[in-house]
Amino acid sequence: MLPFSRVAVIGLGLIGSSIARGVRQHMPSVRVTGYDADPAVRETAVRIDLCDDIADTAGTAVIDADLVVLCVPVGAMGAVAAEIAADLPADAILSDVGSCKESVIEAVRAALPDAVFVPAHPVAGTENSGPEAGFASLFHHRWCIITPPEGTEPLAIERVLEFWRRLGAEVETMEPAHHDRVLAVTSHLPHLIAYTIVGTASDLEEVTASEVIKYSAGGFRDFTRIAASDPTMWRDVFLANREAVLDMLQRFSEDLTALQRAIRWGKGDELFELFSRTRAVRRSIIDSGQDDARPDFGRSHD
Ligand SMILES: NC(=O)c1ccc[n+]([C@@H]2O[C@H](COP(=O)([O-])OP(=O)(O)OC[C@H]3O[C@@H](n4cnc5c(N)ncnc54)[C@H](O)[C@@H]3O)[C@@H](O)[C@H]2O)c1
Ligand SMILES: O=C(O)C(=O)C[C@]1(C(=O)O)C=C[C@@H](O)C=C1
Repeated sequence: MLPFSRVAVIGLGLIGSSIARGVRQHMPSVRVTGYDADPAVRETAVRIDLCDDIADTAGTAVIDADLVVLCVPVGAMGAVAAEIAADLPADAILSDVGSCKESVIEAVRAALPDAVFVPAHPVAGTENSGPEAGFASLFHHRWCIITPPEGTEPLAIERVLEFWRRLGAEVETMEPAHHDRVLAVTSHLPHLIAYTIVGTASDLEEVTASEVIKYSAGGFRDFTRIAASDPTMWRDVFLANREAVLDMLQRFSEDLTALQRAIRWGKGDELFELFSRTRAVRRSIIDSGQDDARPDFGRSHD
């Protein structure tokens, strides 16, 4: 049996539009209503026939939904929760897709203390944003982490887990604080490093901008993909997951200083030992089947 029959998606960017497409592909009898604060996004959503209905307000989008998924930047979750407060049906399940969980839970709880809230985070994405960037297979074989606050009804959790399984994801539950620490090192810190290195290269006086573009064939090019990710989304993530990110950044800086010393003092064996360990990490990721969902890695879109 399908876990839901009327889904409202608030925020129709990369993730919201991928959910809408995924529902249409994998649960075609489910009605999808969408809403986005940006009128141009709503227009695009109508033009590309993303949902069964595009509402003019967040309230009308949720009025008869049995699942509402908030797909807006994490800094906007609290405001959107407040916007739907008067119209959210009492028996609807509320969820979200935010990249960090503790701050989102706090903001949503403050606006909707009585809602059945099952927070979720699909660990899948690309550097692109907007309604046309999404694709139905984005979540296939990728993790979706559910972080239900203590006391959440088990049936509500199970329905959200089943929703994500049907979108093709592997599911896992985790404590919100633990989620935020894990993602700080696996996702947030890598983005911070990419933003830094691309910024540093483009600031170097002795290397011209055209040289940076011309010779960005290997490592640097991979960093530029990550550093092209949405500025609003990532500003919000770093501000919302501040403590965990600062903690991981401290550890990273210490390790970087150790590497700096190894290079300065010609300690080749230390470099070799680290690079061998990191190569093994890459190989275990490939072996675990968590390969890349992005289109340029050869996986088909819809
Ligand atoms: N991009 C990724 O790789 C990725 C992966 C997993 C989770 N996430 C999370 O998903 C959420 C959405 O990210 P995205 O990549 O889809 O971003 P996006 O920029 O593609 O889309 C966000 C959409 O939300 C809309 N929006 C902003 N404020 C709003 C409001 N108050 N009311 C209604 N609509 C509003 C914007 O107009 C935009 O269309 C974020 O919380 C992000 O942390 C992103
Ligand atoms: O592949 C990418 O482009 C991503 O950045 C996806 C990515 C990640 O860091 O893994 C980004 C943010 C999310 O919250 C989840 C997934």
